[in-house]
Amino acid sequence: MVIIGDHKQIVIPHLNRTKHDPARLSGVRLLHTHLENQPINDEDLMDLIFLRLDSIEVLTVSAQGFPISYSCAHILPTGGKNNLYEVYPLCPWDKVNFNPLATAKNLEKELERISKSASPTIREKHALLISVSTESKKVQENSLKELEALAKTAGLKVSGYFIQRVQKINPSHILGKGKLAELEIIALQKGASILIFDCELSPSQLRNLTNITERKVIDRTQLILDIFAQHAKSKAGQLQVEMAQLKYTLPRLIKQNRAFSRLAGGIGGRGPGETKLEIDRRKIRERINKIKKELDKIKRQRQTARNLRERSQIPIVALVGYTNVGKSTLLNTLTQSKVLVADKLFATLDPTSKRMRYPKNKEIIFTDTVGFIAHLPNDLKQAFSATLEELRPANLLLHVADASHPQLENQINAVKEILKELNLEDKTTLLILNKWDKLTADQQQQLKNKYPSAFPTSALNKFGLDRLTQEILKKLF
Ligand SMILES: Nc1nc2c(ncn2[C@@H]2O[C@H](COP(=O)(O)OP(=O)(O)OP(=O)(O)O)[C@@H](O)[C@H]2O)c(=O)[nH]1
Ligand SMILES: [Mg+2]
Repeated sequence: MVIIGDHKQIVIPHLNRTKHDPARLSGVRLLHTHLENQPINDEDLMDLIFLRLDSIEVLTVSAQGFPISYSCAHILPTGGKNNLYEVYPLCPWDKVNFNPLATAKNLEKELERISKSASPTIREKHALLISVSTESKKVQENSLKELEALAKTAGLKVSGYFIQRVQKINPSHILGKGKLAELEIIALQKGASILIFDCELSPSQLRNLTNITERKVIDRTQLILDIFAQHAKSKAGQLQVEMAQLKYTLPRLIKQNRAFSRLAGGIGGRGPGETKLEIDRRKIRERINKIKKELDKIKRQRQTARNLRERSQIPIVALVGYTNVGKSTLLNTLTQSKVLVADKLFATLDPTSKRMRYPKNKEIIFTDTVGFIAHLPNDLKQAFSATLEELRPANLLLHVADASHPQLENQINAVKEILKELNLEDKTTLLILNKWDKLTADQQQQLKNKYPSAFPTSALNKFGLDRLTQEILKKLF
């Protein structure tokens, strides 16, 4: 293909690639002219990397249009941080000794060796997790661990990490160009087709990043929305998720829909569906309004159900807590029922209530609900306000925590924070240290000292449940 530009720029059209494999070069060589006797510059190198070119080549020409000298560059598949590419110096054009085809072939072989066995279709699900933050490395690492659990829950495979501590987040691209180039090479080496940023990307950041890289760019919020979309079972749950997704995507719709069509495939685009994603903003707004009305209706119905329950005077105990701590398992053991339990984040989205009869004709309603997570996306918080309304009439909250989780304290604090936001912090609350069976005797002792009033339990082997039940009955009757 020949592209003609002017002295200032050439516009490279969207190349219809034959090779879409994230771990391979594009199969395209770009040979272009420099009007002055300038070697390969930074802009050329950025094109080399972000277009995954086999090589970028420069021919400098005289004022009369005759060739003078030649230079070229290619990426270094195994290069480290400061060694992303090999650049050959200018040399007279008739003395060139560079074999682009053979070089590309060797680079491909090297890439094949690094990314090993995974097939391109499997690589479509490979993600690189990226943390760019002013926080310490330790904090970033812990947050990435949670992001990894989220990614796995969403059905992705994590092929690598990229942690960058910065003084200030780059407002337009999150990272500077040089760092983005480094990131792109790592993604190439790891064969990652998805870049997941451990933060919320602003609409313009998302747009800018999507314009630079061919890889799919998503953020933590989108990932969580995606999981919610996968797990939503009830009509209300599905509507709530769709609403949050539409609200999130609305400002992120862009003119050419280029980034958008990319977002629409698979992860990050589940729920509203590709066809719906292509309808314009007006239609999305209409849809949001329609959902709002339906949700209001559901809210009223739930209110009626709640009123009935309240009138029945049966006390309500609500299980709250971080996601995956064992709330549903505990509900099941306490009430001998079979609510879905899974080693996944956000397995439960819909509130479930179970009635339990105790001796002396005492009855309790237990309510299980959606798990919490630190930095819960705002749109999701709003969307799930109806679900969280279920917590309001509760007479007692069981704050369930995973005692075996390395982030126990942070998770407890995150839950307290959210309860405060929901104005529920004044409710009588029992702290439950669940998964007690996973701890050593030493660890158990330490936690007993740290949380003297907490209730150690194991929802799996029923340890501590009698004592907990006694306490619940004492608090309620
Ligand atoms: N070892 C051990 N595992 C437990 C215990 N309680 C729950 N689990 C496991 O923890 C995982 C999560 O349990 P769930 O009951 O689904 O947790 P949840 O809090 O309802 O999670 P979400 O609904 O996703 O927020 C499952 O694999 C359970 O088998 C426990 O006391 N000990
Ligand atoms: Mg659950």
